[in-house]
Amino acid sequence: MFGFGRKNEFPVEGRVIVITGGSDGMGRAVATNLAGRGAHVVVVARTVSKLQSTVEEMRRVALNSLKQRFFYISADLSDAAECDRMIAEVTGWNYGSGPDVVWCCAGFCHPGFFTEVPISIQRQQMDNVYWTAANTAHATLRNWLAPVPPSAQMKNPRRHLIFTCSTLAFTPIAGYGPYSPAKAAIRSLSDTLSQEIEMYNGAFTQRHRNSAPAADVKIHTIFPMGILSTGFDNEQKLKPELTKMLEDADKPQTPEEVAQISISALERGEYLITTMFVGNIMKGTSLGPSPRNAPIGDTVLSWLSNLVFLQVIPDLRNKAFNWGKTNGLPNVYPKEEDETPQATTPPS
Ligand SMILES: NC(=O)C1=CN([C@@H]2O[C@H](COP(=O)(O)OP(=O)(O)OC[C@H]3O[C@@H](n4cnc5c(N)ncnc54)[C@H](OP(=O)(O)O)[C@@H]3O)[C@@H](O)[C@H]2O)C=CC1
Ligand SMILES: CCCCCCCCCCCCCCCC(=O)[C@@H](N)CO
Repeated sequence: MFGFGRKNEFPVEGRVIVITGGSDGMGRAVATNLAGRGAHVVVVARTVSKLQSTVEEMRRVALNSLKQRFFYISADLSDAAECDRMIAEVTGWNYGSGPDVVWCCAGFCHPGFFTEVPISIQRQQMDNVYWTAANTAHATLRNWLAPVPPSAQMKNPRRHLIFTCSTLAFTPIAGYGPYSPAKAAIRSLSDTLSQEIEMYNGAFTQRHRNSAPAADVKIHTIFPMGILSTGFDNEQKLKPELTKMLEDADKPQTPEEVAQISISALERGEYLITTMFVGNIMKGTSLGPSPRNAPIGDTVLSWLSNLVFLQVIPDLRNKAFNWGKTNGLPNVYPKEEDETPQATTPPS
């Protein structure tokens, strides 16, 4: 699974794992996969009925149903206070210790051309995509990095904070303006934290001092392509035809596939994780200053990807230009929510 003779960098059996957005799509598939590997799982989202059905499913597939514990918390994670409450509740449920792994999957996409989507919806995208992740990270890291006495400083297993991004953080596609910037912001936060966390990990190596965190922490970010989920069905209804054409190279994966591939990559200890070949090429052209999974492999990947993208970048722009040339302007939607819808031809 993680290569012959190599250590599993992501052991989950008997560990306490929180999954935000764990009631549907990829998050639910991650939750049931980890339940099948013996983890204690807490799923967090807003709608109670979907959370309850996920807990039932986890009980059904659990590796050791007598020992494993499952829990759900209903919370709107775009609210920072709700994230603090969520981490406090998990800590209470886990007999006073914080969780071992927190995996942020919450979020959904509202596609559309930038000028046609009301600004209020674009702010909601930032709230539900970026802030659900940043608030969760903030609450989690404040719990994990608080100094504890030497008796509470664990020798090993590391803790893991995992973000779920999108390959759209690597490559622009017209029609994702309300969404991609929020995912790009998650990538930037992940890169910043992956550096900042080293200070705390350094302090942890001095763990017999009075002030050290309870354990080492590792950051990871997953970059899926399309995922066949409830969220995907909703976004397809809003998606411009041009966008569907530009992302034609994407062959959406099932939530279960994405969960399995992501977990295998975590077991290999990867940092920026893609789930298929085209996603890997998109990552390669955009590696920038992010930490590499493998110095030589990633460098060769970035050289090849940069060559491929010499053709891909103008190709995407040409397709957009030709779309306009053939079809003219898209449907004109009201520019502000409080304006009455405008007809394309105003009455005389
Ligand atoms: N589907 C796709 O094609 C792709 C998706 N992604 C990303 O992967 C992740 C999973 O997507 P997908 O599988 O489509 O998920 P779904 O849309 O199927 O499910 C989203 C989950 O997030 C929860 N959620 C949404 N908003 C909030 C909120 N404010 N607070 C708490 N929970 C919330 C939902 O529950 P509830 O509504 O009850 O709160 C649900 O559990 C997302 O971050 C998405 O952006 C990345 C690439 C492609
Ligand atoms: C050989 C290399 C060629 C590269 C060509 C570039 C093709 C672009 C494909 C865009 C795919 C977008 C997937 C993410 C979707 C997403 O995040 C939303 N569905 C959100 O839910």
